[in-house]
Amino acid sequence: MAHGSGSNCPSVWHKNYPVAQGNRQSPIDIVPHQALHDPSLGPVVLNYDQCTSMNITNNGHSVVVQFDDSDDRSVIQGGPLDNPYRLKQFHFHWGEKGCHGSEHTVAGNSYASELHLVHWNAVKYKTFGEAATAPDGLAVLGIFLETGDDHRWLHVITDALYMVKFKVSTTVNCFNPKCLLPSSLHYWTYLGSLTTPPLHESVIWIVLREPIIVSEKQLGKFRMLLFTGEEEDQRIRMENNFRPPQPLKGRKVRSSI
Ligand SMILES: COc1ccc(C[C@H]2SC(=O)NC2=O)c(OC)c1
Ligand SMILES: [Zn+2]
Repeated sequence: MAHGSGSNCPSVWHKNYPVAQGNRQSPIDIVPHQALHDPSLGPVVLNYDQCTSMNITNNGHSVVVQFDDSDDRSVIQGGPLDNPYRLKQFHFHWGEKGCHGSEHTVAGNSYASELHLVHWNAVKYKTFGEAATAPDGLAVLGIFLETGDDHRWLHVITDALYMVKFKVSTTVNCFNPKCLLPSSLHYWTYLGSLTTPPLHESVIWIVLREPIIVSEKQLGKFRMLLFTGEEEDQRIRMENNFRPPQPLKGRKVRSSI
């Protein structure tokens, strides 16, 4: 859970963002046996072929890699989506040790971290900001990270983290997030929300069942990031930047499996 001072603690968000207690909040606990297998759900298709990554930023909540979303070069489509959604950014959530740190849980079990690839519906909406407030505006692909061997491509990100220890941004060369996908694209999908304020209920969630494996050493590099800026005298390590599971409120989770 995002601990720490005042506003970045999930349990008080509802005071400024009443939607925090809404009917389609994220994350949730995914219970595989209660998920509805829906044969009409086709495969998720990721066309990340063009490399359009621009910068990596410590935004004080997470570390975010942002993409040029001025055209449909990098899109996700298929699965529960009615049209292609444009890749805007990806970021991570993690804990302070062991296997806590993911936002979604599976049958009550959490993973060490969770990667979110954020896409927006540029067919129906003119801007990301507009899409972020629409019920079908965003599609976030969630990928669990489990500790084990080194992930050979995650190095490109973790080796750059020292440059964004404080709340700063730096450019990255072409980084194609396709290399962060597990071998199986089997997924669960449900209607949910942003997991940090403003918590808009605008996300079609697609959570992959298979985690990717990263080393403890690579994860440790996320934990040396700071929530605070260089000018601040307090140095607060960036960890536990995850929201706990929220009530399902009658929603159905469908599975492609
Ligand atoms: C339009 O305002 C926002 C605010 C927050 C986030 C980040 C949230 S949403 C998610 O999946 N994980 C997170 O930490 C955002 O993401 C695109 C967009
Ligand atoms: Zn996220």
